Amino acid sequence: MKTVLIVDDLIDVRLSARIVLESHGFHCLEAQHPSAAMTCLEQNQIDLILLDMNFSQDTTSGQEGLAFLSKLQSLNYTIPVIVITAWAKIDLAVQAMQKGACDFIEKPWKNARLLEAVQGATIQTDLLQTTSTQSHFLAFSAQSKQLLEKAQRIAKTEANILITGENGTGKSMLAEYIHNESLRASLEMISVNMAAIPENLFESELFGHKKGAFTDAKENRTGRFTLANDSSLFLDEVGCLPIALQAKLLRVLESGEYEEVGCSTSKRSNARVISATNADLNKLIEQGEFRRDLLFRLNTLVIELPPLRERLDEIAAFAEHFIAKHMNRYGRTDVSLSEQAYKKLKSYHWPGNMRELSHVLERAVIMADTNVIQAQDVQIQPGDESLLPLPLMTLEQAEKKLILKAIDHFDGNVVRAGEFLGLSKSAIYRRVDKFNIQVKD
Ligand SMILES: Nc1ncnc2c1ncn2[C@@H]1O[C@H](COP(=O)(O)OP(=O)(O)OP(=O)(O)O)[C@@H](O)[C@H]1O
Repeated sequence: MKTVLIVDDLIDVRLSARIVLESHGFHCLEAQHPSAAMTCLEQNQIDLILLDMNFSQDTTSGQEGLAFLSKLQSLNYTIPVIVITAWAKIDLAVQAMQKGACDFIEKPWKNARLLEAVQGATIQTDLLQTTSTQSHFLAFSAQSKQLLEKAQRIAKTEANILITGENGTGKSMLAEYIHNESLRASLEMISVNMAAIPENLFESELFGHKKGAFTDAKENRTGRFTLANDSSLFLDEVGCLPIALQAKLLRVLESGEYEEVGCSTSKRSNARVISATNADLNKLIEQGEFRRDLLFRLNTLVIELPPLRERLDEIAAFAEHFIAKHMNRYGRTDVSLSEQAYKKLKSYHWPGNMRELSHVLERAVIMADTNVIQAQDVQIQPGDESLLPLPLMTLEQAEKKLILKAIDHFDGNVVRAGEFLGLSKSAIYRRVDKFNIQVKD
């Protein structure tokens, strides 16, 4: 059943909308003002918002409604909003649509028009959701296909999963894939990005709070563990969880038990945790910033997403995928990649991984003068390896690695490796001896 949030300051308006919608199978919640609507959104799963544009403070300009739409956008809410107002003016309708409203109805409305708008908007979001889940995690190489099969297999278990990988390698997308392949797929996965939560709000974000628990707790708040009960909880950037709170996370993972802030009775959550990190958690453990016992709870199963520079065999297929996606978005057709542009993509080290590839190709699709993307449309600096992540090592260790790599590259020919490195025959052999490098006769 779809839930509609009706936001209007007049009780009789809310009531009449409610009667029509509930008699056609919708569940309705009401809010008298945008701030109450915000709280309601935080605590409930809302499928559609019916929004009055004018409230008691300012009855004609529609500014309060517009401000609410802006707030929804800034908080990345994608819930469809239908705007209602007695002062329907075309410019206000346009402004509301620009701020993300999907439809507009006049007050007093005809019930048939209200129903048509609400049903239309919910069907539209269902369609969008289906297409977006279909366009999920792609795998082209044998190695990536194997990884995806592994993800599919472990999705069916109840084990906690840790996904590791650099920024932009597709960790969030894989988490969503795992949830959709799991036995919990009929419920929505709840996500929380640990890097985006201010330190003093972590506990309330994860476990919820009671009204009055602290100065800003003006209303009750439902935590993510409650929302994710019987579903999956995606903890993105889990390495950012402050050490002081790690014990509480550990407890809920071990026993399912937790308390809301300001409440002494324990609650239980049966959430399955999928977490992701781009940090080296073992290093954080050594530095005393992450609990080892928590890592053991999170990493029952681990999936490592390799950086794009180690999957260059897939770049052509991913480039095609992203070009098609952006072509669609910008209304272009038949855009392809020139040989030189493709070479440029292949010779780059992609520190931002898939996200960067997608952005670079989005820009190229927009910028290309013809239907063929040329090398100059691909705005990257190939050869700039200065950002390439290198493990910390001594000069001597680096020297040994470079010599090994060169010898391997020249199929064991030590002299040619030496020439390449700018070393004389005797100098390279001295180092081969020093580092005890085994060479073929
Ligand atoms: N296997 C894939 N198939 C299709 N698209 C992908 C794939 N992997 C990544 N992408 C694309 O790359 C973008 C970045 O992916 P995602 O946000 O999942 O990465 P992430 O590792 O979670 O990043 P961060 O560490 O910054 O949170 C996505 O918007 C998606 O378009």
